[in-house]
Amino acid sequence: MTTTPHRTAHKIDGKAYAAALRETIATHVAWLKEVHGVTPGLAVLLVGEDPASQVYVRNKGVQTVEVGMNSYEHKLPADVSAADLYALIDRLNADPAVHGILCQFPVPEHLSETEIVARIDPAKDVDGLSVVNAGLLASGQKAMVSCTPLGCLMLLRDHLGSLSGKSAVVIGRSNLVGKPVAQLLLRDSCTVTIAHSRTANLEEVVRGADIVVAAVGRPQMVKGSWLKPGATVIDVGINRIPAPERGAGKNRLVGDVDYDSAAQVAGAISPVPGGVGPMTIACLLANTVTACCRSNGLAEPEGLSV
Ligand SMILES: Nc1nc(=O)c2c([nH]1)NC[C@@H]1CN(c3ccc(C(=O)N[C@@H](CCC(=O)O)C(=O)O)cc3)C=[N+]21
Repeated sequence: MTTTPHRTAHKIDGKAYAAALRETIATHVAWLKEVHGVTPGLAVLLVGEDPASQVYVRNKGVQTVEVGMNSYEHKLPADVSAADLYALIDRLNADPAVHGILCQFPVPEHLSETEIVARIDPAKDVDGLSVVNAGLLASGQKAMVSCTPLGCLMLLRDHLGSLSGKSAVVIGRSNLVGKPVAQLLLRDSCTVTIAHSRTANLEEVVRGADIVVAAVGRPQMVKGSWLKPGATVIDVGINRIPAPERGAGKNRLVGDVDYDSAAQVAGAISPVPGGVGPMTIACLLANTVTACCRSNGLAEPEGLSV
């Protein structure tokens, strides 16, 4: 009798890690309330009625309250003027009960994401998107780090321990994910390559990597045949593709990695859903606690930042 050689990668359970992180956060929030009389507060701005954004914002609000923090949701009409939006941000910047401010993207065409981010006090920029925070991170100083990159780093460190000396390829160069992930990997002494849609010989570049972070926004683009055997793969993609097998007009969520083929080659891989997505929201809460401690001159809890 012969057995077919078969191996399957370890599944990196972001959902479970995020749940544990929220427990830690809840403990710190309780301590902040009891010992210091402060409750961390997160303001989330939603412009317009994009259905996916509405779901994310609702999840953020529920989880914020679950860990004991205050949630302030501001829903604005799709045609809100920049002036009105900035006036709200100015009020939140000045409000001592608000420690974190996030404007859900994308916003309607007539508004500028860059200008919105620039309006938010860098100390309250829990998305880590401001030039101040990007610059602090790039120069190795204490920053607010974008939630998705923070979540990726926590999962990688949890799985691999030290990242020192490993070769890492980040596919994607966005300000929200690709660039800050690359900075964090570099800070942990990885040898980092940032690849993107114009990279020549992308497959070959990926095949050299011990760590692959896929954040390109192309459904199931990275195939198992591209990977170095045993590589650790973090899939940041959130793509909705048609799923007629679930019924007419139904969708399903897939990452930027072709999970089934990748799992035959990788040593470990984060799934979509249940990987980086839940970590993103947990890290938003973590950043809000961190921002609250910094603004009150309190020691920062360990385990909430990297
Ligand atoms: N200013 C801003 N900051 C953001 O961080 C931001 C944003 N705008 N706009 C949209 C993207 C997307 N994003 C996600 C958060 C959680 C999940 C998440 O929890 N996903 C679940 C599944 C959710 C589902 O089933 O739809 C999972 O992967 O398991 C996904 C995506 C944050 N974003």
